[in-house]
Parts: sequence; structure tokens; C-alpha cells
Amino acid sequence: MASFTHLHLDFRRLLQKLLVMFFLGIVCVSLFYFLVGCCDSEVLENSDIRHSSQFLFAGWYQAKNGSHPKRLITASSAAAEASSAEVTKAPSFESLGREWTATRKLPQALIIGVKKGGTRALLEFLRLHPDVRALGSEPHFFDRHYARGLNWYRSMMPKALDGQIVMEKTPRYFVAAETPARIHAMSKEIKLIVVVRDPVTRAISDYTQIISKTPHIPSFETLTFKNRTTGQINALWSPIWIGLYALHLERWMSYFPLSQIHFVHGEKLISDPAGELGRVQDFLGLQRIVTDKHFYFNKTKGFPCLKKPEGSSKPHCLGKTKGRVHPRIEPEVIQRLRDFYQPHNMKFYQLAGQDFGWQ
Ligand SMILES: Nc1ncnc2c1ncn2[C@@H]1O[C@H](COP(=O)(O)OS(=O)(=O)O)[C@@H](OP(=O)(O)O)[C@H]1O
Repeated sequence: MASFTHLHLDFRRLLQKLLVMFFLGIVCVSLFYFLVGCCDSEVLENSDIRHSSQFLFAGWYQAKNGSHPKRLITASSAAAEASSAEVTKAPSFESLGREWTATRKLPQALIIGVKKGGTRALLEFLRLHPDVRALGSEPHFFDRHYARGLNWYRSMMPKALDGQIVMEKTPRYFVAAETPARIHAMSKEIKLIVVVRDPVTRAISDYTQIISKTPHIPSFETLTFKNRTTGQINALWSPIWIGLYALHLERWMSYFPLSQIHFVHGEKLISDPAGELGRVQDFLGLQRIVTDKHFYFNKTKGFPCLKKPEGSSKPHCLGKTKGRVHPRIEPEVIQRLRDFYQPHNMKFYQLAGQDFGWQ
């Protein structure tokens, strides 16, 4: 009898120990996933930190309801009115750790150009959308790192849930000869976005960036001409060559139908960011969530800024490298460039089926 009671007690103790070990195991596994979530390689993308609350909310919602919060937003027009910032503010869910069902996928949309067109502004504005997951840095996969392979490229992408659009921006893609074929080989259905801007101001903007890094180069006026006396333009000088939009677009059009290419009007992205964002959201098949409520015009900066970026209650403008003061360029050089670009612009309008109104 005594040995039976003894055995019974031993069994209970064993059971208790097993239970404690089981719970400790659960705690360790949760801690592990939490830490993996926190230390994810996305530290590259500063904005992903801003996205974390949105991500956690989306993950929590999907895990609980089996669907993405977009469905919740779609279901109610009132909710659809809510800004993405409001949707993403769910601090009580932050402790849940990273969503386990999210995966890294190849992008379904790319901002392929143009350099100095306003690509950073577009990306930063788009990432306010809860159904957009965008890489903050420029991966240059299709032009510089193609040999690393698609698995490397995928590993660069932020994690996304089903229904979220993964995207990146690398403005050089638009002018790099090899990129359309490579992108086509990855996906025939990919959506391509090109932010275009008056090629003359784009060239000056490009030059402004160059002199900020290499101040002692010749003047814009000098570099513009092959021969100043004859007035022959140096079309091979990168700031001028990039602006030959028709030339570059023709290459893309031999791989992709125009229906897969959306043009953002760079000047309107500044004067009416919400209007341009509305059209981009339509093109991407997204609900129009980023609206004029998200923007205000900052007089000091001279550009639209965000009222409330992700994860912050403070207004935010793009950094100092966006919206630089351009050097003064001789008016006759500007006019010569306008004349030079005129036929190219006409051809571009014809190919794109859109008149951008550059003089
Ligand atoms: N909201 C807002 N804030 C600041 N700047 C804005 C904005 N919207 C468009 N832009 C214009 O974006 C130009 C820079 O273009 P990109 O971001 O494509 O440049 S880059 O190619 O990534 O270097 C930048 O060119 P510069 O003015 O010549 O600096 C701006 O004119």
C-alpha cells in the first residue's frame, strides 16, 4: 500500500515536471519567434520599422479571422475612409510578434524610373497603404546584381501577407538595356510604374545631384553641348540621355503591353499628390486609401509632406537630398534643350498615349 502511494506521488511529480517543461518550451519558442521577428534582415529598410505595427495588426487579424484586414476595410465604407495610419495604429497587438504566415515573395510591381522623377516620394506615399509592402532601399537587382539570382532578390523583399503587393524601386531600370527582358523572364504580369518629369528640369536635377557629390566638374552648360558653337547637344551625357523617354520606352514596349505600364506625372505628384496616388492605387488594383487627408503642403520645403507617416504622429517631409535648390542655368541653354527634346517628347506622348504638357 505504502509503495503504491509512493509510486502515485512520484507519478504526480513527474507529471508536474513535464507540465512545467512543456510551458517553458512554449515560452522559449514564442521568445525565439519574437526575436526572429525583431531582428529580421529588414533593418535595411528604415520604413519597415514604421510598418511594423501595420504588419502586426494585419497578421493578428488574418490569424484570427482567416482573412486580410483589407476585407475588413472593404466591408465598411466608414472603415475605408480611415487613414492607413489609423488602421495601423494597434499598439496592443505589438507584443504578438511577427506574423508567422507572412512570406517573402518576388515583387508584383516595380517603380522602374525615372531617376530624379519623384520615385522616392511615390514609394514613401504608397507605403502608407496597408496592402503595400515595399523595400526601402534600391536593390538594383536587374541591372547590377542579376547574377545573384532570384532567391537572393526574394530574400531582399519585406515579408508580406496574401493580398499585399510587394514592390521595390530602382530608377535605373528604365534606362538599363538588359532590364526589360530580365523582368519579363521573372514575371510577364508584373506591373510597372514610371514617374516621368520634364526632361529639361530632370537633367538639371540630375546635374544638381552630381555636383553635390563631385563639386568641381564643369558647368551644366559646358557638359550639355558636344560643341557649344554649333549648338550640338551631347545626347550621350547621362543627364540628357535619360530624358530620351521614347527611346527607353520603346524597349519596354517590346516586352510589355502598355496596359502593364503606368506613368506618374512627376510635376503633378508635387502639385496634386493625392490625385496621382489615386491613379496609382487604381492601377495596382488597390482600394484608394492614400488620399488628400495624408498630405499637407510644407511651405518651407516647397513640397507636399506627410501629415502622419507610419508609426509616428509627427508630420514628415522627404530628406534634404529631395527638393534640392537647382543652380541657375543660362536661359538660352534651357531653350536649346527644350528644342532638342521637343520631337522626343512628342514621340513619347504618342507611345504613352498621354500628353504631359512639357514645353
Ligand atoms: N514630396 C516631395 N518631396 C520632395 N521631393 C519631391 C516630392 N515629390 C516629388 N519630388 C521630386 O523628387 C525628386 C527626386 O526624385 P527621385 O526620388 O526619383 O530621385 S532619385 O532618382 O531617387 O535620386 C526631387 O528632385 P529635386 O527637386 O531636383 O531635388 C523633387 O523634385
